[in-house]
Amino acid sequence: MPMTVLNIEELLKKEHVFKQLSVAELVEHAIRNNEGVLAENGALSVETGKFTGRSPKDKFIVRDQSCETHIDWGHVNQPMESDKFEQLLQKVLRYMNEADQLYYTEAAAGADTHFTLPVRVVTEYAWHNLFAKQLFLREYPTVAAFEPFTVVYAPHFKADPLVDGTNSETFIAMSFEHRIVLIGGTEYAGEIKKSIFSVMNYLLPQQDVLSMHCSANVGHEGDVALFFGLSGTGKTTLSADDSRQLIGDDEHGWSHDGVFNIEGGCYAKTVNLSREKEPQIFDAIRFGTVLENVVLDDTRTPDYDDTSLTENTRAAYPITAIDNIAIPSRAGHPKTIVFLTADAYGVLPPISKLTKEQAMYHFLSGYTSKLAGTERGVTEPEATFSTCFGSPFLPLIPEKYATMLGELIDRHGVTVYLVNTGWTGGAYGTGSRIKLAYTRTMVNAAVNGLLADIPTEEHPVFGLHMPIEVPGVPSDLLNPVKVWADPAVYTEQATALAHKFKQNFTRFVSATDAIKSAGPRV
Ligand SMILES: Nc1ncnc2c1ncn2[C@@H]1O[C@H](COP(=O)(O)OP(=O)(O)O)[C@@H](O)[C@H]1O
Ligand SMILES: C=C(OP(=O)(O)O)C(=O)O
Ligand SMILES: [Mn+2]
Repeated sequence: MPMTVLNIEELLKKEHVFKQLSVAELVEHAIRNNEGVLAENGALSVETGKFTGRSPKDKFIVRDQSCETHIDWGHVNQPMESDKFEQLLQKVLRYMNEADQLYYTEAAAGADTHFTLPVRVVTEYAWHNLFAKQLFLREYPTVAAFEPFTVVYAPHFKADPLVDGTNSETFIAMSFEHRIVLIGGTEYAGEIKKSIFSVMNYLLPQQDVLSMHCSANVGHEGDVALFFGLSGTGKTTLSADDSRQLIGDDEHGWSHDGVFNIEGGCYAKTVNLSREKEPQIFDAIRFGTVLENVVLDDTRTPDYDDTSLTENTRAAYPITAIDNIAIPSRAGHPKTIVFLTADAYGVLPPISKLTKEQAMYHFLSGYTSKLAGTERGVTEPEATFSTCFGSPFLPLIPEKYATMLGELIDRHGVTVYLVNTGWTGGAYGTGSRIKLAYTRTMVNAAVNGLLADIPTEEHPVFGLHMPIEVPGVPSDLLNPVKVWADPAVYTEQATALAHKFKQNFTRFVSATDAIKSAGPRV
């Protein structure tokens, strides 16, 4: 006899589903279920086990008629066939039907009501529900631009790759036809927010809204700044600034009316966090915050320097935990855009101004670097190129987002800077990371228009325009060759990196000649 087919609506009617619990109730449940403990600062502290970061190789988009011809299929957007998805969904729903308890929350993504996606989240863990409550917008729209999406999260359910068409026991599978994101085999909560971001990166461009992996803030005069960058480059850190209202730390839309946050909360890295260097983030960590993989000492005080569980320790809190924020999370058109890169080769200048073509070149390139390892003495970093500074989250071809950004930059006369928040004076291992205080000073100078009239010198290899002075920053720091002990070694390193840029850019065959020649000259 065939097993009865379950659907989400039936599952939600079951008695073991706790619906729409408050933050306090979810914290209580998480503790009662032994999912985590309270830290001294009031945050809920949890560990995520094997996965302490996203698992891009386990991410799939269901290939159905509605999306088949639109998606940029490949390593990032791996197809899953509809029948496999439906089979996996059944298994997960049956598994969840048997669980002791489930949690359900209604939320939303997209702070501009013209472009809001209703989001429903069903989880096995109370703390995953708390995470969703903190990261998404709280108000569930009754009338909305898009049909609701439901995230179904079963961390302990394991897929069978041979039967389910997955790569491993872990999966993040999204279906535009069923409007479902199915997550299993991992406990890392970041998958919840980044999968809905991927969904928005598919939906928003259809409404002529650019979706962007960037943070955003706004100054006293309504001057909006966007900070694009890959993980670890400083989006969250640099957008939290007492002198400017925070709009959001990671995901935004840019419509004909201006920019808006996609989320309602922030997801900050807490490695080496201190009140002295990052006061806004430090103080946002309190009751209601979820701390992921942060080690607590005997008094349950977080030890942010302890990376024994992972380097990727995190805090998830609602944006309202930050003092100076824009309410609602919206503002006008950007005046300044900053591309953040953490260059571990010590090559790129700490700040440079980009021409329109250079902006397009660097947006398509999406360069940053990964450190070879976390052990001491490892000196070989690895160049990473992630197009549009967010390749893992983009269902459409990169040129779609790049073209939209180029048009918006033109239309609104936006000034674009490239900021290296990484190394200087040598590569990782010999040089040192550019001091956060200097980066903040340079970024503030840029967004406040103070660099507009300062003369620049041109970088001999990258052709970038480096300001010769920035008030409050030692001038020698501004031109990297001056910080390196041996200029010849610097030039060698710069040339080697330039070749990596060139090599990577060969994939953008359709870019105009002007954009192609805005890259490094080697
Ligand atoms: N010069 C710098 N600029 C920005 N961040 C820096 C700098 N030096 C060190 N950092 C650290 O790098 C990390 C940047 O991470 P984060 O802001 O969370 O990046 P993202 O949000 O882009 O993933 C933080 O831990 C921050 O303290
Ligand atoms: C949550 C993430 O974002 P970021 O590191 O950019 O803050 C992530 O990439 O998993
Ligand atoms: Mn971030």
